[in-house]
Amino acid sequence: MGPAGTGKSTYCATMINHCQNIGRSVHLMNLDPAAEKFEYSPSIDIRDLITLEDVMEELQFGPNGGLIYCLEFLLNNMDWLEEELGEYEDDYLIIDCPGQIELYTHFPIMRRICDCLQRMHFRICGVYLLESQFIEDNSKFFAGVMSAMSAMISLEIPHINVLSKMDLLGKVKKQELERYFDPDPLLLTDKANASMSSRFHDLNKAIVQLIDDYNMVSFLPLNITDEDSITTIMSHVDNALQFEEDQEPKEPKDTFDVDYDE
Ligand SMILES: Nc1nc2c(ncn2[C@@H]2O[C@H](COP(=O)(O)OP(=O)(O)OP(=O)(O)O)[C@@H](O)[C@H]2O)c(=O)[nH]1
Ligand SMILES: [Mg+2]
Repeated sequence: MGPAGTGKSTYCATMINHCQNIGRSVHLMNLDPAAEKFEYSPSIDIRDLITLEDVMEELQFGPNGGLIYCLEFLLNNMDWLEEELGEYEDDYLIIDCPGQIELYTHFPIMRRICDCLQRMHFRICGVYLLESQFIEDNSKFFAGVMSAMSAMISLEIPHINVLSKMDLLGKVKKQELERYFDPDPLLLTDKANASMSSRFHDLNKAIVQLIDDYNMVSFLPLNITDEDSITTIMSHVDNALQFEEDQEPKEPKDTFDVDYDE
């Protein structure tokens, strides 16, 4: 999850590529009816049910209303999703979601999809991406964290925040950003207060307190060109899903059949 253009589809492709390199079976599920192309083709794809292009053309919706229409259409046809998911009930799925915050806060769309997955006994971990470049500015950081928090609260699933596009930052910026990985709430309040009128100081303090109470201040950096960064994020997700614990020990495969009658 995450705002438009934040790198959600790139995250999915990066993780799938990583899984393929380490021999883990993985499938992509696409929930974005406006998606145009994918590096890996999705095993489950909302566009097989409905596409934004058709809705805009046939019902004269704009792009945002059209997206909501598509996802409401999915909600009214959840048996389609359940049937598609049935084939993958023991698998690791990476779900590419649309970015519009309305889908998490104003309408219970993503919540209902999570409920459906949980009913089918899938374990879910939310991964929320924020672009590292936008976090130079404290007010953008607050806005980003608040949107991540509203997604977390509305979905009620284990949640991880990721700072995307770390490869685009220079060395100095990277060091500067490090303090955002696990920042001191007091420092954040002071920084925000320094750049805003005193009218907002109490509000800044309350927001930082709220963010801190929900344990939302920590971020994992994602540099898609750095294998260690990818592995770290994957192991946090595995931990949230208790993935390793759930793996059945694998039987060694027989290399030939023995015919006992002979
Ligand atoms: N250098 C670099 N570019 C990235 C990274 N992640 C995404 N991009 C670029 O940013 C643009 C948007 O990336 P997407 O992965 O399509 O973002 P998205 O969140 O799926 O976008 P929407 O589905 O449109 O909301 C593309 O041009 C990507 O190539 C990254 O980690 N590093
Ligand atoms: Mg995308």
